[in-house]
Amino acid sequence: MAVSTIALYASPPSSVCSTPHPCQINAHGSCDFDMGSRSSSSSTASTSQKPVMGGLSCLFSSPAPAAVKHAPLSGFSGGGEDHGGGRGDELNLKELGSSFSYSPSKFGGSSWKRDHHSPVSVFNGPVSCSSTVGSSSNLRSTASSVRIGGGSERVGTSGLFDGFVRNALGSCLDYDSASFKVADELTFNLEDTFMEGGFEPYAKKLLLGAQLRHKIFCEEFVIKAFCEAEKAHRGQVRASGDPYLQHCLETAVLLALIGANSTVVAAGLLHDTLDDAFLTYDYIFGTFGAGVADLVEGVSKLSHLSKLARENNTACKSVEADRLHTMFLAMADARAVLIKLADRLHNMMTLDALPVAKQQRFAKETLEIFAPLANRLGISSWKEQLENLCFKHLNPDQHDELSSKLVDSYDEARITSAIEKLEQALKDEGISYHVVSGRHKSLYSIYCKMLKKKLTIDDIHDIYGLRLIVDKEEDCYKALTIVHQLWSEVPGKLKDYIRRPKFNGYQSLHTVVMGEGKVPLEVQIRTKDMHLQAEFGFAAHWRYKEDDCQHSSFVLQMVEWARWVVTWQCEAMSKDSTSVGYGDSIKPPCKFPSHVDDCPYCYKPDCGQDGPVFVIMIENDKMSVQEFRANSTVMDLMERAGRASSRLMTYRFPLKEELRPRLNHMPVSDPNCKLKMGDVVELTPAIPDKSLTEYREEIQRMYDRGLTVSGAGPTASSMVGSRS
Ligand SMILES: Nc1nc2c(ncn2[C@@H]2O[C@H](COP(=O)(O)OP(=O)(O)OP(=O)(O)O)[C@@H](O)[C@H]2O)c(=O)[nH]1
Ligand SMILES: Nc1ncnc2c1ncn2[C@@H]1O[C@H](COP(=O)(O)OP(=O)(O)OP(=O)(O)O)[C@@H](O)[C@H]1O
Repeated sequence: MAVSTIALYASPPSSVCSTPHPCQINAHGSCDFDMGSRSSSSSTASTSQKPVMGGLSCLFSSPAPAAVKHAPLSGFSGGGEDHGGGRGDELNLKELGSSFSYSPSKFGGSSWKRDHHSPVSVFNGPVSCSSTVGSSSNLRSTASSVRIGGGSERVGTSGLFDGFVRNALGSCLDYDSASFKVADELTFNLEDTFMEGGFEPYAKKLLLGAQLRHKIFCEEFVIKAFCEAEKAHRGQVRASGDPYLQHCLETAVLLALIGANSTVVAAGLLHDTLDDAFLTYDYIFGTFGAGVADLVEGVSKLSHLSKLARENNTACKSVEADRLHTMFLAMADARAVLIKLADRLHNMMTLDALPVAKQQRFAKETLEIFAPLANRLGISSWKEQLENLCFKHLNPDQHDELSSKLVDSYDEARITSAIEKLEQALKDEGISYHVVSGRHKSLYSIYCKMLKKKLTIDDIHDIYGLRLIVDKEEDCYKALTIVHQLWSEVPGKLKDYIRRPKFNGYQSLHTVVMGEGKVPLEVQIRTKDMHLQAEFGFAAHWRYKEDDCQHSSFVLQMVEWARWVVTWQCEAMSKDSTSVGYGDSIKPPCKFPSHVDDCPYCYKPDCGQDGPVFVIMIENDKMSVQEFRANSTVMDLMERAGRASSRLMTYRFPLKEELRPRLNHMPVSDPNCKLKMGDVVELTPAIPDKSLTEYREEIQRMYDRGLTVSGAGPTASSMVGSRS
């Protein structure tokens, strides 16, 4: 099956509701409506307003998907007290504004409606929607609709990536159409729930708005999570005055739109309830099951580490930032990272309500930590949106200047029509292909390229880009001829990385042609084997974007695995992945979420258990990210701290005995306990610092005196005597 993709949606994807509703979906896929009561401090039940549920079923254009494996729902009605809003974590941004009328930059990932697309494109560019050949107006999500592997096909030299794709896409499908229900068909009565819960009308409106944007919000399990979040955050408002619940919902919507399943979406709704609403892990566990509880806990830990790093400006040091990226991915289920990214993306979208200094702090941390994480996970659309938003806050002048230069030249129709033209020509010539994708370079990516290569905007030739994936190497060259027949070639821009691969093994044909309106168009042509190398292998795009800096095999393996987890959890949710024909029989190679020791798909099977451990060390209120060998202990950390201390030099006796280590906020009873990825170790002096210093000075004096006494005999005695 041949497929074309473009980084925009020409029509709403099938799972996104398309019918107008009391709340209007705005041009950006978010929801504009009068919030009604914004005084979210009131918890009075509003029963006068009936929820607008009738007819929701007609809002979904797609047939129902197949079976949802829900976590247990027992205990739903318990707990969920009306907690106040005393949140401590800055990340929760009580002060943030509403995203409902958010109008992101026109450029880059956030600029066009891209609902429910795949975040990890095995065969696409970053974000895409697509059409089957010959009907490209009928756009649909397709990244995985290319037949991969198929048993006999082996990929690259090892077949490793073939296996990855097959296993990743064919597994973990717990989004199933048969059990999908629209809200008015729910087995529990939503109206009763709203009444019993004493919901504010705004909560109902929020839910309805989400249901219009994605059908997953009509699932019972997700609605229950919404209700729980509503109860937990009732009365909490953000700086803008918007209800805090809105942030939770928007985070969940972002996750739903990239195809996350109901467990992840529910955890997205509840992601702040541990820290900010005083729900307990046990309560979430009992109500929603371990899947959701573990994710919420994972997000909470990531939030704490992120806050620590932000307060200490840790990420400005590139080595420590790199360790943080690795730590975040290694310590938590990759899906928790996904939720944290969605949380941060929504916070960045609504940053305007914060004071400028805070905006900058968040933007800086986002650029240093979260955008690279999105890059590593292959979620290009989020990465682009995060980067563009950071760019806007950190370099507003450059941002405005560049966007004003580009505002007229951005034209999505140009990419669509170039794809159609190329597809038609390939068909006419009988060249089979897998996918044609297109993308518009993001504003921040253009800016970075200009800076890095000292170019002007006119020197950037890949603002518009097409990528063609074919089956065989010889077809790459045939397709290149066709491209050059369709559009005139820009001299000197042809690169044959197939015959002369890059040092990292990257293979592809690149050419630049003058497209429609005499605008340069970069075209990349490669086989699917080459493409898999370019996405997941040594030449992976995330590494290319990190300037191919040297990573340990541990990091490579870990990123690789995290990418596949995300692929399973999101891409496989899209209906197209089932149309690929991978049956339920294909299971992931290992137990989720990590490789087993002998997993044949492990990036480097021998490095799995021996990878380094990254630990946060807090000493004298300063945080650092330390790297230790596998199996290191708290004592190793204390010894390192002692060695690094200048006080040790002064006082000549080991400091470590004076340090009281706390591991993840608990006193350490056994210093030989092993360190784990993401552990936080605080080293505090046994007695307050000031008295400790005095105490040390006193000891030092005694020590010095003692030495003199013992070494000097009577003279010394008389000296001591004469002093007294
Ligand atoms: N995944 C991956 N993609 C690469 C790699 N090298 C190049 N690319 C892709 O190829 C595009 C252009 O690469 P080149 O043709 O070598 O261009 P260049 O000489 O670096 O600079 P420009 O022509 O200005 O883009 C990049 O924008 C990437 O999309 C790589 O190592 N891995
Ligand atoms: N010609 C193209 N067609 C389709 N997708 C592309 C094309 N070139 C790059 N991409 C994809 O677009 C996404 C964003 O890439 P981005 O524009 O930031 O960098 P790049 O073009 O790959 O690299 P550079 O900025 O160094 O030229 C990546 O997922 C990349 O693989």
